[in-house]
Amino acid sequence: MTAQKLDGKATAAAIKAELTTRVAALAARGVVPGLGTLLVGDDPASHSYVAGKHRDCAEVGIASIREELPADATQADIEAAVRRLNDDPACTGYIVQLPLPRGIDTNRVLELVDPDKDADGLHPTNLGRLVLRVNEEVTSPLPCTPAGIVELLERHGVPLEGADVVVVGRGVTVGRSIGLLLTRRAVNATVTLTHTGTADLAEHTRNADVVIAAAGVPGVVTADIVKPGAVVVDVGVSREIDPQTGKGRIVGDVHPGVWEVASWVSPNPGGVGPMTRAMLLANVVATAERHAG
Ligand SMILES: Nc1nc(=O)c2c([nH]1)NC[C@@H]1CN(c3ccc(C(=O)N[C@@H](CCC(=O)O)C(=O)O)cc3)C=[N+]21
Repeated sequence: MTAQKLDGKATAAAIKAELTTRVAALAARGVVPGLGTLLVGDDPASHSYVAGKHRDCAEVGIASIREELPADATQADIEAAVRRLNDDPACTGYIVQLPLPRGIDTNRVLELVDPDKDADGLHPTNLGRLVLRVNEEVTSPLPCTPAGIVELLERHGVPLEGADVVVVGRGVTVGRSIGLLLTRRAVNATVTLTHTGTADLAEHTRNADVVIAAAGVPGVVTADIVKPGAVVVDVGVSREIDPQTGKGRIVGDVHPGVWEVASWVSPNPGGVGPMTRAMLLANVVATAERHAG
């Protein structure tokens, strides 16, 4: 038995098609959503992610606004760029591409972002809104990767009501925030957050209906620690050189052997990554719709 694929690429394409319709409806009312990106330095991976985001925007009819700063930009330079994006009426939502160069106070930069333009859903105000809205619909921007994971599971019919979900990894962008989405009354999953201080990881994962692997440790989730028939989501993005081809490749947190045990697995690439990008667009469109009234 081989697991079925949680197809992030196809699901993201479907979401983008839906967003294209919503963007066209906004355009008919004279509203054009604009996504801004602030990119500092010359990390090739960051450049490639940002380029992907602008390609996505072009696809659905969202305008692009780019701010680029050199690797030696100061805290003040970066904060000035954030203020420009806050003040630019053409920019309805934007992201500060992470990581910022060493020596920059990232939290200070992120707190300067206008919460109503926070396309990443990572501003403390929006994370706080998510904490506070247990029972009602969340109308503020959601963190993109967690929102993308929930959307990926729901669109494949994975039952979450009453499910035992184990999250591996306590990073801010995924591990620490995804439980806030999964434990809302509308979803009703039970969530365990594991991390490097967890005494016995396998004891938790072996009982899980859903494992979300977001540790950034290649292959940490192996077949022997997954319950037969469980659903496994691979969030980790590590890069290594393929010894066969000598080229770089992405390695996830899920060991390939898991496909023989699980019922559903998200491939990596082609799983969570494209969903993250789709949810970024969804945040920008939803914000523009709210502003349009
Ligand atoms: N402010 C901020 N917001 C982010 O959302 C953010 C960030 N900073 N910094 C870096 C991480 C990483 N991230 C990814 C997005 C898409 C793919 C993606 O689409 N990946 C493709 C493969 C792309 C490739 O081959 O390189 C896939 O999984 O199929 C991956 C990773 C967003 N991040």
